[in-house]
Amino acid sequence: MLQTLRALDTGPRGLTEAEAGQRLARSGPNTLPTARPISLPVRFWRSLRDPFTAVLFCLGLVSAVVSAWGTACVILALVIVSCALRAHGEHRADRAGAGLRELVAGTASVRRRDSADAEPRAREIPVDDLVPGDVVRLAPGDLVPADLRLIKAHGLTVQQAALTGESAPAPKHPVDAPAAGDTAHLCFQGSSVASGSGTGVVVATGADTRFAAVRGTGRGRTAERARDGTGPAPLSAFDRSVHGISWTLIRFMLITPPLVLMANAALRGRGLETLPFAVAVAVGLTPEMLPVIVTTCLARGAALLTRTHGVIVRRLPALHDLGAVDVLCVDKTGTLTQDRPVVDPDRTGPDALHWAAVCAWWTLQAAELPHPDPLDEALLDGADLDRVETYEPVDALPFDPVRRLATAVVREPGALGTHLLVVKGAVEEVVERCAFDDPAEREKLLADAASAAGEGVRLLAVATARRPARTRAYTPADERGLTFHGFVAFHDALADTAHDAVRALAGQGVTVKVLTGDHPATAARACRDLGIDPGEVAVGAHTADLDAPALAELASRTTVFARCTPADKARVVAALRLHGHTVGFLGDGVNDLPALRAADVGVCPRDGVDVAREGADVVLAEKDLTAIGHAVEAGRHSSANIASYLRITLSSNLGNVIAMLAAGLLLPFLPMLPAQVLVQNLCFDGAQLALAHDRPDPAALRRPTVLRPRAFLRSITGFGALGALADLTTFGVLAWVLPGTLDLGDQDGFHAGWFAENLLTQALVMLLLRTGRRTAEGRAPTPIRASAAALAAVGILLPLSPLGPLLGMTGLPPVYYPLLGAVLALYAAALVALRRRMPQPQAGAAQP
Ligand SMILES: Nc1ncnc2c1ncn2[C@@H]1O[C@H](COP(=O)(O)OP(=O)(O)OP(=O)(O)O)[C@@H](O)[C@H]1O
Ligand SMILES: [Mg+2]
Repeated sequence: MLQTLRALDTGPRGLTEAEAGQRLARSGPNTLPTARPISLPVRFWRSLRDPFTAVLFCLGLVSAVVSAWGTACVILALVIVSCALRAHGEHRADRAGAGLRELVAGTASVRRRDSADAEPRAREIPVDDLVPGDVVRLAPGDLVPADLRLIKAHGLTVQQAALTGESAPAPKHPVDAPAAGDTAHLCFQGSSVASGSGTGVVVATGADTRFAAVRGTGRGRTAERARDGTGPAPLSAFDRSVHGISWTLIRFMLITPPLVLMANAALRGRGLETLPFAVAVAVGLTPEMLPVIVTTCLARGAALLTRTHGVIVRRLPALHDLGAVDVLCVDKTGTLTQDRPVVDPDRTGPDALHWAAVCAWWTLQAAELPHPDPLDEALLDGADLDRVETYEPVDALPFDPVRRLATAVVREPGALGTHLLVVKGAVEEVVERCAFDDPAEREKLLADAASAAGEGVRLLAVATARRPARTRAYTPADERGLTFHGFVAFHDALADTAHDAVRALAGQGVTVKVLTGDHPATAARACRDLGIDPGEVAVGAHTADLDAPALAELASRTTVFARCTPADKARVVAALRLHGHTVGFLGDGVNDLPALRAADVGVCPRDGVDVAREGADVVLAEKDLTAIGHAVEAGRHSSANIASYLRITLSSNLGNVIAMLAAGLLLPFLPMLPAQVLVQNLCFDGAQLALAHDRPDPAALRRPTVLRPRAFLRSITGFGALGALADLTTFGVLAWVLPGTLDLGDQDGFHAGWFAENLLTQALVMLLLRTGRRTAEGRAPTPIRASAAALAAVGILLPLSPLGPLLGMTGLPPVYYPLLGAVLALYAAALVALRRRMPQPQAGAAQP
């Protein structure tokens, strides 16, 4: 150990500020290289990996191979525009997010001296400023800020799943001469403190840490995701549906060109010259703006949430998941309650209070914890500290949420040969370790505790034991044969906004469940006070014995799980997901970390511990629980707009493609030239960007957003068929106003007529198929109306403009326009009628 300290040119008293400054200049800031912002070109490059973009790219290549340069260029332009828009959107969202992340970033607690002979002081510094040689203190809930070698530890366990993949916290303690490969004396950056405390010296920072090293490899990437909380977690309900729909489409896109080629070859005797057309038709089917719309909707929603409700979305897709959440699990303390407990003197014996305070104070001193937790703070506030301080510290086993116990070992004044163990913790745990003359006593105490807990107080039990003094360290095995001293009761008021928040969530179709470490009766009482019917309370330990389906069943009918360990909470969340629910978890403590990670969306209040905030997808920056309801609504808002976009695009594209294939076989020439197909596609895409600004129907915001691919595909097939019918009717009209069409007549006129009709129907579809709410005057929001109008104008005017001939179009006989108007009116009426009959696919009830 001394060697390590010497090699780092430091000591247990820490560095001086001046030394730290020099080292920082030499070693650089303690940030991971990959934590730096991603540049715009890199983002652009990454967005090329989207499956739609990849397929478009391939189609572009095929066009280039057969020298259809025009087609290839337009496809390339589509790809570039789509990727650039997306990269730009993500970049902006990220920059906005970076500022917010700073706001909730953690600090490290270091021991430094102002000068060489000054006393060391504990200071909180930004994690970036740590240097090798710094002496750092760790407390429960801290993120390990750099690679450390332990000098001291008390009951320290560290969650290092991000590095090793093992999910159980690993015990850590100083080792003088570690064996090769032994890591029990090392704490690595990227892990977090699950219980206990420790002091360590920084051995590596920034890019030199082990975490940075494994991030380069495959395992590292998993580690990075695990740390981000984006985990190897499966996709959320909404993303899964969008992916399902995307892949169905991609399959269609891939089979379309060969089908078109074969049909044209068989029926019209055309060869490879139809390839560019076939490719254009496939491109016409793609919703290539999907990634852009998704990014824009999410980024807009997130920015608005931050501005209006102080909700920070740390991982953009989590906003969708929030919209789909139908079960929200919450922990109790600090979430539903204020976590400002005060000792209730009527239900607390003076003896019990004294011993509980002795335990709290001397655990704090012996384990060098930087600050007490709220329960300990309340004990110290309520007790006579002068009396408490007369003892001397020997050892401590700090509170551990799995054991639910804390033990201080002290020496009583004057009692040289004996040590006194002072144990406090959850009633069941303490009582179980006490010795009673009459076994019935134990049952009676448990019953007393249950009835007190039923009044809504939180309870601790306190016990002591005298042991002969010894030098060997104390372990949990020593907490046996204790003498019971009584209970300490605490009041912890409900959070001001908890009631409103719970009611709002119920109105939104979100079921609230409580997963707590507290006593079943305390938990049930808190629920009742909040207007939630607790029903039959389940106990956490019970969950470990059930197989997955049984647990899933229990979890969906139970509202309160009490006495949960961190692992129990995660297990319940996982079981609910298995049962088909989309699960959010709201928690603020170290004991909530596994559940925050297991949930579809982890939410943490701003004053949660560092590691909970870091593991959460969404952080509530203000002390207002109703913000969750608003966040859920924002998620649904953005999901509804995306669903709206998909429905409009796909219905319209499908109709066009069917009509084009049919017309292609009836006509002796191509119904649209490849360039025309692509230009109309580009115009439609541009117009649809406005859909990100839509305001969805209130009905879509009342239930969790679930996009059911089957129902969805069925509805777009219906709308698509109707669109194809309109196109083919226009075909008939054109055949009538332009005689000779069916045998190589006025091709340019035909193209112009169809081009106009296509854009006009698309404008109609945009207005009529959006799910959105109308404004007070009964109209769509302005951006949508404006883009639909622009689209219609382009459709009518482009063929008449100088660009028309360049794209192979000419003017049309005036009689065409009124006829087209009539077709469009019929089409609009049919669309509205069909829409009334179709169920709303994305605003359905929660999944079974
Ligand atoms: N500092 C402490 N010392 C001793 N026992 C404690 C301490 N803090 C909590 N306990 C006991 O352990 C139990 C579980 O605590 P834990 O922190 O895991 O959950 P909680 O904070 O009560 O509930 P929640 O999970 O809803 O936040 C508590 O009910 C209490 O009985
Ligand atoms: Mg808690």
